[in-house]
Amino acid sequence: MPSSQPKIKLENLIKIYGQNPQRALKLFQEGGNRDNILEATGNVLGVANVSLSIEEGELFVVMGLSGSGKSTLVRCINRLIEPTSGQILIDGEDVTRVDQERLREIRRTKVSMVFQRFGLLPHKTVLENVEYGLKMCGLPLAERHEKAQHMLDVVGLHQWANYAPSSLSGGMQQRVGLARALATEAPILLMDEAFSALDPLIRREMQDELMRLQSELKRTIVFISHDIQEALRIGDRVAIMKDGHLVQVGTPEEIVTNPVDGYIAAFTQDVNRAQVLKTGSIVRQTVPFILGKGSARAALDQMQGNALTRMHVVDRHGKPIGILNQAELQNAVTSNVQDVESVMSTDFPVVKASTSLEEIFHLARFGVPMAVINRSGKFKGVVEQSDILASIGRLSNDKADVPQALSTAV
Ligand SMILES: Nc1ncnc2c1ncn2[C@@H]1O[C@H](COP(=O)(O)OP(=O)(O)OP(=O)(O)O)[C@@H](O)[C@H]1O
Repeated sequence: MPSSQPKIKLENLIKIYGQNPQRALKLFQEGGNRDNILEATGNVLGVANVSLSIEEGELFVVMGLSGSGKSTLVRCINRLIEPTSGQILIDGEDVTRVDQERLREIRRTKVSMVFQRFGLLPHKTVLENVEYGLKMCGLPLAERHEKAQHMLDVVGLHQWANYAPSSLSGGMQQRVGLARALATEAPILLMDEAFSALDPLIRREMQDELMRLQSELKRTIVFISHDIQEALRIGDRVAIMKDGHLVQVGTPEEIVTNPVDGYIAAFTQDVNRAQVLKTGSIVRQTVPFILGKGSARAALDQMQGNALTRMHVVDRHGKPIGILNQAELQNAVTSNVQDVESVMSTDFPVVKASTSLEEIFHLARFGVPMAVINRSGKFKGVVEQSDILASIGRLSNDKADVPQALSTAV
């Protein structure tokens, strides 16, 4: 049953490394930063008062440069690293307060960790490696076998089940590691730079694989990455860290279109906006004409009333089925045509709100407004070529970037 409480909630999480964390903590509470705390105490501020919530089923990416505190933050979730202060709630249970036995149980049944190289056991077969996590969970052999086989099927490696990991390429080994992680029932997966050792092509493949599996299996995944492109590509939401602090948390679109400061803006300036932005974010809401709710005259009145030159027509369920052109409609009405269906064209592109702008770009060449639909296929509004071009231009409020002669047109 879906619950309204977050799957993971961090409250005022602080981690200080070193001999005298309490003194360092006091300095931090008095306004100290990483540099002066290190200078005064020799302690390192790993995570600086981070609060955030991760929802069930989210693929949540923690992103930042080396040393920003990503690994520390994520390892605090299963207490591989003990936090200095703050709360960590998993399904509402504060894991900072549980005893060692309960902690082991949580690690076995709730939170599974995937490391960078996946750590396959070289003397076991591919199948045994995938089974390994299930053995740890105490599953009987036959069941383990079946689950592991299924996961190998899912990642397309079932024919390699009885080989040693060393007979597989690096990318295939990573897929085995992913299968092993996903085969366990653990509802939460912590993935630390899981794909960073891969070459770009395989890396992209693995990202796709992870997103595909996630949409099927609906785990809660916390994924560490130092690569902004990767973070924005795969994350439902992304948290960006700097010097132990959380600078911004948001959807990829929020981060790209609304960076909270210059640091985030600089981070995202080379990002391919067309890939990150979704059609739904630039849709222009317009009122469509509902077929059967009036004559061609009524359609023309609606169009003129809304100052539209084109208007989509939807069926009774709100599904777009046609598009009207004002000049043609005017001619039809003048010639006494009543039937809207005979005037509308059915030749127009339909795109989902969740599709990236990159994927709809080619449709702009038809020169007809695209009908944007929501998940249930209902008309949400329109997107035109000019909307796409305007939105993928660099974020810039600075008119100085624009040559003088063009500035009036911008
Ligand atoms: N065991 C430790 N003892 C002392 N300082 C540590 C320890 N582990 C991490 N740190 C420091 O804490 C800070 C955050 O480190 P952390 O490993 O969490 O960053 P990160 O963003 O994951 O970096 P990377 O991408 O390089 O793994 C760094 O300044 C690091 O030097």
